[in-house]
Parts: sequence; structure tokens; C-alpha cells
Amino acid sequence: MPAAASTSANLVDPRGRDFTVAYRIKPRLGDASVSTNDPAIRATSTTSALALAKKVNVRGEEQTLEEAFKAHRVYEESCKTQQIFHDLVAPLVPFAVLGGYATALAYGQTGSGKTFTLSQCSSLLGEVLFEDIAARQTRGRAFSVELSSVELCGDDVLDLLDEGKKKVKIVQDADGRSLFEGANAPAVADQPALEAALHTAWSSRRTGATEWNEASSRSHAIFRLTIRNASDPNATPGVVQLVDLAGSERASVEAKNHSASRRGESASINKSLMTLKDCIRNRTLSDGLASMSRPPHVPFRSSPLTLALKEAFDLTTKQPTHTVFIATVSALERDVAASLNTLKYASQLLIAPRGASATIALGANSRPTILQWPNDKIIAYFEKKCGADLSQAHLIAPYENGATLARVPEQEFVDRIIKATQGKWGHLRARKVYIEWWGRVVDARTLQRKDDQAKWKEIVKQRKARELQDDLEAAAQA
Ligand SMILES: Nc1ncnc2c1ncn2[C@@H]1O[C@H](COP(=O)(O)OP(=O)(O)OP(=O)(O)O)[C@@H](O)[C@H]1O
Repeated sequence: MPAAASTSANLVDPRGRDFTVAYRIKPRLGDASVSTNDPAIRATSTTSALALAKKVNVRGEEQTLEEAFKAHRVYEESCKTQQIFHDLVAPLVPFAVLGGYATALAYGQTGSGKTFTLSQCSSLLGEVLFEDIAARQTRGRAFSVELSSVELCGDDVLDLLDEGKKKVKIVQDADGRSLFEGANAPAVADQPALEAALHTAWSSRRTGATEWNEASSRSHAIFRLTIRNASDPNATPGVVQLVDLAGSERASVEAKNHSASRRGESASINKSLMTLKDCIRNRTLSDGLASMSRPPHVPFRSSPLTLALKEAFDLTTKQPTHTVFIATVSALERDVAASLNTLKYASQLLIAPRGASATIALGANSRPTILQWPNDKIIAYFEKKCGADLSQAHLIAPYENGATLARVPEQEFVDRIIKATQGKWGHLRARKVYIEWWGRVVDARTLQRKDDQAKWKEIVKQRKARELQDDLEAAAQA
């Protein structure tokens, strides 16, 4: 059995939600004096972390402020990368092989362990991926895998698999997928070939500057595996990618210490990280629109980073997506300010997904969209689409509602239709039904977004009216 299949199903469940947020606390290494102090950040449970920040108050007294942060999973100092890989990255593999779009991002202060975590995950990825593929190939399928890898430095996109790190472009193909035009994308046939190609990419990131951290802290790097179903050229390729983000503290540090060009670079990093946060938050779209400070808009075009990862955020993406966000923090007291910033940033991404719940409040006059359909309505829809051939309709959606069915990757979905017709339908015919269904999913999302924007306008109107009322009352009392 592929290792991925045995992972904890609940933690990263690409069928359950679009985003998973985890914190990894880096062990206090080296100097005994720092490593024996109490940690400034510690895990209080598997889903919460506590930050202790020492502050001097106005009377000159030292105080310890405590702040708790929730996540889907918190990894304490002693935790090994193998565990993180097993919980967070391995479950993305079968999802991607079947046509999903999966991303694992590492975010945190320079030196907090982003590269350490992702480079170890990347070496573990090959085994799980090729085992999963081998298991499926025995069932008459063939897959091909290719690696592309780029570094984003300001507006420049550099090919990490090219010796000279040539500049490439982020473009969209006819299906709206984001690609690195002109970048090398070697086919990797097995685990050793993947390991060798990944080694080239990681080393190339290192040689861009005199020091490793100097290069990696000032740029984002993407390591993308595209998995194609060689037996069906029309199938949407799956993606599993690792994204090593630039040091999150860059902007404030460099603003004080460096030249105008370095400050420009830092501003660009800062902007891309802010855009990333907006994209994740607004893609998830909280039910509590009133708590949002801006209308729900997914601004993925505002930075090369989010443009490159477009499918993870774009509501019109024609494939299910899942993104794992790993925030790495140092447990050292001297790093507590940066660690607090990281935890605040990451905890803001923890928004309950609206679509996953079957109970979605509907206005008095609104008709439920396909994403809001219960299971029986879904079954009835496919019975109508496929006619008498569909003898086992329940196999298409054994338990899913509209929202959860939108998270089933293409190839599994098509297989379910073929099985439900007991093989009377072939791949092409089944895929046509799938594509039609996806068209309706995208329409439903667009409608939802328009509805959200209208609701947001109403909220702003009410807020303004309340503020005006408060001003009038204050003026009357004065
Ligand atoms: N969990 C860990 N256990 C042991 N050593 C670690 C761990 N995390 C990081 N390190 C070590 O800390 C140092 C800095 O880690 P790393 O380069 O991964 O940081 P980073 O967050 O990627 O920094 P940058 O933003 O500069 O890329 C490295 O020497 C690495 O080996």
C-alpha cells in the first residue's frame, strides 16, 4: 500500500477543506544558555501554541504577556520532519495523482526552519509519489511526472533547473492554468531521477548569493511536480508543489539597514506575503462577512507569487485544490517578536470553510446552487444526466454533498461515473458529464462571490449609518 494511504485521514483531508494551517516550533539549538531557558513559544496541545513575551510596562516593571494561537496541528520542538511529512504532505500525493492541485507552503522568519522542513519533505516525496503511481499503473493506467522549479526575486522569475538561472515568465495556458514559460521541466521517471533533479534545484537556490540564508531569505522558491495521466491526454494534470517563502521579517529589518534597491526588494516581498494572506482568506470566504475589512476579492494577480500559484486561490479553477500552510517559529526568547508576527499571520488563515458545511443559510428567495445541494439532489442530477445506463448512481456520490463533491479530483470522479454505469460508459463520455458538472460548480462560485459582494456593500452601508448615528449622539451630548 502506498505510504500516503496510511496517513492520518483527518488532519489533511483534501476532501474536507481547502486549507490546513500548522505551526512547527524549531528546537532551541546550540548555545546551552539559550537552550536551557524556558521556550518563548510552546505547544500546549496538538492544536494550540502559547507565546510568552516579556514586556516592560510604563512603571519599568517586567511583565510576561501570554497569547494563545490555534492551528489544525502544532508540532513541538522535538518533532521530526518525517512526522510532519507523514501528516501534512503525504496525503496530498494521491490527491494530486488523481488530478488535484496541492500546495505545501512554509512561512516564517529567516532561520526558523522553512528550508529545513521543505527540503526534507522534498526528499521524502519521491518514494510516496512513485509508490502511489505504481499502485495505480497496475490498474491499466500510465502516469508521467515532470519537475519545474523557479525562484521569485521581486518581479524576476528565475529557472532553478537552468545552470545560468535564466529568466522565465509566468503565463496562463488556454485552460487558465499558471505555467512557467521557457522553464526547464524535465520528466522524472522514478525516485532517483526526481531526487537528482530536486537536488539541482535546491543547490541552484543556494548558489545565487554568497550565503544560503542570504539567498533563500530574500526570494520565494517553488518546486512543482506536474503529474499527467499518459493514458488520457485530456485529463487535467495534477500538481503537488512545495513553496519555500522568503523570510517574513525581511521588510522591517531591511527598511532600516539597506540601500534603496534592497528596500524595494523587501517591499516586494512584503507585498507578496500580504497578497498571499488576502488570497487565502478571501478564497475561503468566511461566513462572517461582517468581520472582514474589505470586500471578498481574491487578488492573485497582484504579485508574481500568487499569480504563479493561481489555481490554489482562483474561484474559477477547474480542479479541486488543497493548500497546507506550515508556519515555522523559533522557540527562542530573542526571536519572540518575529515568532508572534508569524503566528498572528498564520492564525488569520484559519477560517472555517463555508462550502464544506451542508447547512448553508439561504435567503428567502434564493435557490440553492449546486454547491449547496444535499446528496439526494446530486444523485438525482446524475441520474438525469446519464439516463438508464446509470444503474448504481450512489457510486458517484456515496455520501458527498455539492460542496464536498467539488473536492473529488477529476480522475476519481470519472472512474466513479464509469463504475456507476457498470462500464457501459467509456472515459470520454464520463468526462463530458464531469466537465459539465464542473462548469456548474464554477458558475455557483461566481454567483456566491457576487452575492458576497452585495452583502458586503450592505454591511458597509449599515456600518456608516451606525457611525453617523454615534457621531450625532456624541454631538448632542457635547
Ligand atoms: N527543526 C529543526 N531541527 C534542527 N535544525 C533545524 C531545524 N529547523 C532549522 N534548523 C537549522 O536552522 C538553520 C536555519 O534553518 P533554515 O535554513 O531552514 O531556515 P529558513 O527559515 O529557511 O531561513 P531563510 O528564510 O533564510 O531561508 C539551519 O542550519 C537548519 O539546519
